[in-house]
Amino acid sequence: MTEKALRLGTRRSKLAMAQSGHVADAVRQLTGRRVELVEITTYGDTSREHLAQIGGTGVFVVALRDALLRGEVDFAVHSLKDLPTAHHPDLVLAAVPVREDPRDVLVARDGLTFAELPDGARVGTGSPRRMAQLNAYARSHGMTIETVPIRGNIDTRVGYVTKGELDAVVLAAAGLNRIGRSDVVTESLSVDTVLPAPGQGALAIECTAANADLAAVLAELDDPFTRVAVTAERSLLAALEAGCSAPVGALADVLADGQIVHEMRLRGVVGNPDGSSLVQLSTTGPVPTSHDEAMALGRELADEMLAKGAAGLMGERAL
Ligand SMILES: NCc1[nH]cc(CCC(=O)O)c1CC(=O)O
Repeated sequence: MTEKALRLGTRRSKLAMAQSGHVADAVRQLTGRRVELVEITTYGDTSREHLAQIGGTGVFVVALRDALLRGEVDFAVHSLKDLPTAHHPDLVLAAVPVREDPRDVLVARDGLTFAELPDGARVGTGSPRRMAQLNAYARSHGMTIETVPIRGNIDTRVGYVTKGELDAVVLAAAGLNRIGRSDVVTESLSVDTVLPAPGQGALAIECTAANADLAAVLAELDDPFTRVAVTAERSLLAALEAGCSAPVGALADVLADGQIVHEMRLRGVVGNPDGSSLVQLSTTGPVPTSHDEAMALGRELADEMLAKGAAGLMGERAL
């Protein structure tokens, strides 16, 4: 008996192909079935506008979801941080596999760390979240840097440094690791300095709600701890009514004593891009044992951040 191949919808970028390739391997192992990659071009890949200008939320995701909903592919892999927080009624987040390194990293000329950058250094990032935190760090350490909005795929962004146009760029560790380019990293930025985007480093495996059999199979790839952590982070983002291009960082981790896990800590930050003002708070509580508990943890922290003026720092809402 030969079963039909499962069709995995993927963006065409090197990063997306690497992520989808890993998931395809895992699904082949799990099911013994063939998995074929179906390449789909998204608006986020073709637009030259800055992400903040094209409205952020979902630009990388919409075309993949459309292909799923039209039945052209059976499942799709996204970077979780690109996935809108709103639940889609016809789709299920079938699995969130074990998370990669969630941190942001610096890729600087001459092996420099962030603190070693000279005054006036030009640091490339198109992310208001990264700008806010890098500028805040620079201010509080008596440094002056200039953040320069850039976008493009990972090779393009690293190219700004290797071609000498910028002193440094900031990227997600996970992306570089997945495409095998972690050699260019000159510093892994402490999450105390730059809190990553909600869900950064995690993947989302999505299929249609109608395909319950496939969803049940894909669920084997889910990591329950990563799932509750990113659920809390994304709940914070949603409760702040911010999108993936908003200046919001969030990270959930566990406070453990050896093997004994005591509590989950959720940290959040929101700031204005020039870093003159940041609201940074954290909360700890029992490790959530359900989706609803994880959502509650995120909402709780969002309420505290809003009470401290977070809404005023998010600036103009994206279109
Ligand atoms: N914004 C685009 C994007 N979406 C996911 C990643 C990296 C991988 C990840 O965070 O899971 C990146 C690149 C980056 O921010 O450097």
